[in-house]
Amino acid sequence: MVGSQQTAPFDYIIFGATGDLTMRKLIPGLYNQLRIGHIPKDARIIGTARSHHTREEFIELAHQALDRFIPEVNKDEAIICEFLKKIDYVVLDGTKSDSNWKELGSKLNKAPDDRVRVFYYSTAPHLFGSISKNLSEHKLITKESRVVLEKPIGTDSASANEINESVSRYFSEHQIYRIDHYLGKETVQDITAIRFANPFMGAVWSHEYIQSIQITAAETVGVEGRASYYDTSGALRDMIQNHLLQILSLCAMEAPNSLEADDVRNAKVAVLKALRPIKGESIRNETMRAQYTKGGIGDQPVPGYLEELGHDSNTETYALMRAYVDTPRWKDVPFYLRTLKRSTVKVSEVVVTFKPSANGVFKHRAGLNKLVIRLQPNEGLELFLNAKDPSSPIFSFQQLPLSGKFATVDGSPIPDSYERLMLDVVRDDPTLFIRRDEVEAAWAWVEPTLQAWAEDKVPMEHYAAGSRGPIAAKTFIAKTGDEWHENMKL
Ligand SMILES: NC(=O)C1=CN([C@@H]2O[C@H](COP(=O)(O)OP(=O)(O)OC[C@H]3O[C@@H](n4cnc5c(N)ncnc54)[C@H](OP(=O)(O)O)[C@@H]3O)[C@@H](O)[C@H]2O)C=CC1
Ligand SMILES: O=C1O[C@H](COP(=O)(O)O)[C@@H](O)[C@H](O)[C@H]1O
Repeated sequence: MVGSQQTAPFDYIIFGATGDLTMRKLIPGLYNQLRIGHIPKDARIIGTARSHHTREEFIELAHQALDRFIPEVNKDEAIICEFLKKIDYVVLDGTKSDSNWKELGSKLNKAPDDRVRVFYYSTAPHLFGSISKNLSEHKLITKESRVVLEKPIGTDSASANEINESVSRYFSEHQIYRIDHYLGKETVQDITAIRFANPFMGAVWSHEYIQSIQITAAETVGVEGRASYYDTSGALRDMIQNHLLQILSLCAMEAPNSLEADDVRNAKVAVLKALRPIKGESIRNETMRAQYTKGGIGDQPVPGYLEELGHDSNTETYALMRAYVDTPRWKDVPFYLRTLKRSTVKVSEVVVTFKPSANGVFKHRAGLNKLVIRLQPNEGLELFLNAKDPSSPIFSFQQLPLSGKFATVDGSPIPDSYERLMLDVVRDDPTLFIRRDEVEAAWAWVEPTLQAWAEDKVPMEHYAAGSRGPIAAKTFIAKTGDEWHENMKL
């Protein structure tokens, strides 16, 4: 099948090709894009890492990754075979100038100069600068080259700036693609669709009608094999600084002039810059952090975070912030940003709670209207409206959910976020990637909280693995007149 959205021919060069992300997301993502006809026949994928593998051995690793990580329904032996033929491997230490760059160069230079080259840095961010320098010294960066930077872009403003500087010495900003895989989730883009393609939604999308917005990313998993990274990061850096602030930006941005990359990114960065600073004494009131203790998920007992780590730690696995966007549209509307590991259920969602009706017609109080945009899993939306309880002769109310699923028109599975983003890079479309000023604005906003937490100025709460988070979170949200959305089953 040749899809109408097939890209131009390209070479995808993955640094960190033997790593977890490449095997779980990048290789399966590229396979699926080939399967649906978006990848042209002569595209090539060149993996690089320090580990010694022959091309055949690396292809075998990629084959195993496909076996493990693509859904059965998407497996097609002929296409798998075609995909594996596109793969090559070069043993290379990206940080060493005298490593095997010549071999990489001779493979790349077999293609014409104007062929799209994507360098995907799926390695630790402190390597980004030296890999870029080596690519430049070995004259491998062409006009049609792009570079993809994996998260985390730094651990604070200073380190983010350092990473950005070290890459931008060799690539210009329009060639740099900073990944936030949440932006690649098809359902995250539904926030834009719901807001701007439905005039009635646009009409009520402001402080005049909206009481608050809850943005939650809850996971049942713990830190898995990534404890050494996670323990130096924590939930605020890992999820709020990037993914949840991006979602907030999409919920709060003014209508962009168009869906062109810079129009959308200008609108988002304006939100990040309008976030009311949380600093000084307000950090204790406006933020909460917690760690999970032992508990259970389903019928599985789960150890506490410290037991999993095997040592003491001051790292939060739960983070909650109350944010305000100081623009006329969002006057005093709280946005609750919440994320946790070892939750009772996995769910990412946006819950918009509307203000009560002010018309005074009914004696009985009606519930608050809510719009729930469920990003994952069970992707879809629910709108809770008040309706008359038919068993009662008077106007007493029940909440009626109107719901729909975000299903694909042809019934195929919703594509994984990485695969769409990987080909957006080839298409030279940075709309769903983060611009440097966005990264910097996001760090600037979270930094005082990070510092206060590091100095223990906010107490560490606790919650049992398999629960909804710390009990104190109920009081936290009640202070601004809200309660957690119950249907979330958190
Ligand atoms: N895994 C995940 O789910 C996610 C990962 N990320 C980010 O993606 C990046 C990669 O993560 P992940 O795959 O988990 O990490 P891994 O530790 O699993 O993989 C790291 C990769 O980098 C290679 N590598 C290390 N040093 C060098 C070097 N000097 N030159 C060339 N290659 C090198 C390693 O291979 P070798 O040792 O053979 O050189 C390996 O292939 C990180 O920035 C991470 O934060 C972001 C979100 C989720
Ligand atoms: O970036 C990250 O995201 C994942 C959660 O992603 P999701 O698509 O499964 O919601 C999180 O587990 C990880 O810690 C974090 O680094």
